[in-house]
Amino acid sequence: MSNPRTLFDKIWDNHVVHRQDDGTCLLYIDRHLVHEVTSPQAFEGLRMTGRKVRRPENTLAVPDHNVPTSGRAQGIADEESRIQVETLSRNCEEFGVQLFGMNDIRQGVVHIIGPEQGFTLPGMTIVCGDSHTATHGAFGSLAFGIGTSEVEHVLATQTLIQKPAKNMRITVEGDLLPGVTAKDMILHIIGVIGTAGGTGYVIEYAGEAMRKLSMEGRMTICNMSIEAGARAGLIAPDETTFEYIKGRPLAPKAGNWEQAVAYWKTLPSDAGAKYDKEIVVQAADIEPQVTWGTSPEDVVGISAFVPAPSDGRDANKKSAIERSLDYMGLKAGQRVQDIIIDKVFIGSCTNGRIEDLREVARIAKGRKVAESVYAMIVPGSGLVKLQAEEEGLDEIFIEAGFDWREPGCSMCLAMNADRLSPGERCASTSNRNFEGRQGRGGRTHLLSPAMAAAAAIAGHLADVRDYE
Ligand SMILES: CC(C)[C@H](C(=O)O)[C@@H](O)C(=O)O
Ligand code: SF4
Repeated sequence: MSNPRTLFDKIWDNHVVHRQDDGTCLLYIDRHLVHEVTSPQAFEGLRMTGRKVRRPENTLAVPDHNVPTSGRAQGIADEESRIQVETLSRNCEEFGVQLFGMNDIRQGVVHIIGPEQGFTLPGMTIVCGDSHTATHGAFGSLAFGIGTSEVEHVLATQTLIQKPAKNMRITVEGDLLPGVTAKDMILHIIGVIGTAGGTGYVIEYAGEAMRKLSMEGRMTICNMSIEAGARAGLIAPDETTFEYIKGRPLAPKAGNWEQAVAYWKTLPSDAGAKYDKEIVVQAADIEPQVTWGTSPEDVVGISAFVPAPSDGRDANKKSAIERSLDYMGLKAGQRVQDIIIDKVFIGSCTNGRIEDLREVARIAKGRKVAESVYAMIVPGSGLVKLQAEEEGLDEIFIEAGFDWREPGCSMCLAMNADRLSPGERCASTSNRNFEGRQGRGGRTHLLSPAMAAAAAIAGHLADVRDYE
């Protein structure tokens, strides 16, 4: 009998092309996703050295960060954004890479469209020049973000040089309480292990509460692994995974399907597989979460209070809390639910999927966005938008006073026209609350889609359980 292996070990071993004595490996890459921000110099590098894209059929490109979320017929007003999006189109045409252009119904945030198309499959190695590539780990695929020079390497060779990671398992035991979602789980986990807690590790998420999540929820969890410092996140594939993939445009068909599923079933970690680190969290300890500071680990339950610098575990953290409070315009000891908001952003690769929008609609139905709040909903892709409209969710949103927009990254990072003004405060379903992330001087509170909907209605951070 060979040694019991983890899901990570199995995928890794299956993709090693060459192993150096120090353990560094050349890995075969099954899928490469490309967006407009990190690809221009990579294509330029190929052009300058006269190389081609090695496997264009395994490469898929989409503009997402710089696209406008309204008035697309008029093109892109901002020149820098327009040039990036046009450059991607030109590069894809020249190198024979499939592109879902800005006006294609399949366009959307890169990490939403991969799974949606069945491009993301279990057991694969998947890369993209983007840190939230971790999202795809929800399918039991090894997915990580890479830099632009690595994008060029993968385009040219379909391989990547990587050092092996350590294995961490985070188990969430028991059932979630009412009103608690995947977003609350991952925010809570980051609060427990910290933004450096996953450094050097690939995190495999396990336990009853994880197994019960839909694929959408699992993607939300894996998406934010990077915010815990991890190289990637993983969840073992199971019936929920197969059910989600079946019938998608690029999924294995007919005879190949049974063969693929049979292989995917061999992937989950073997009994007795060794992890370098184990963390166990009780689902019952998690209440709806919200961040108060400028790091995703600055998170508390919605019934809590804003911490004081003296709550910091060491001098560094104490001064970080002080700086955060200052930037965020908050007072130590203030009730989190008393924090008044100006804007709400619902969308991003963390929470821009159909299930997220259904959650928002469930809370928003028959209610109104507070008069003092501007609330926008940006679906993760054109197909998510279409499905939401087929389900009549758009009518609920518009009726409630939400702005219903076109798909893209939008105010997750404010590379397009959607942004906060200095001092504005936003309840956001995205994944980063760094200073200036949603616009210079803007203040971000991360939370779940249902919590964002509740905040939009209340005009301040609110407990979704009061709105169920
Ligand atoms: C622009 C891109 C390189 C960046 C990333 O790598 O994550 C962005 O998607 C983000 O979320 O900050
Ligand atoms: S939605 Fe946000 S986190 Fe996701 S890829 Fe776009 S900018 Fe990055």
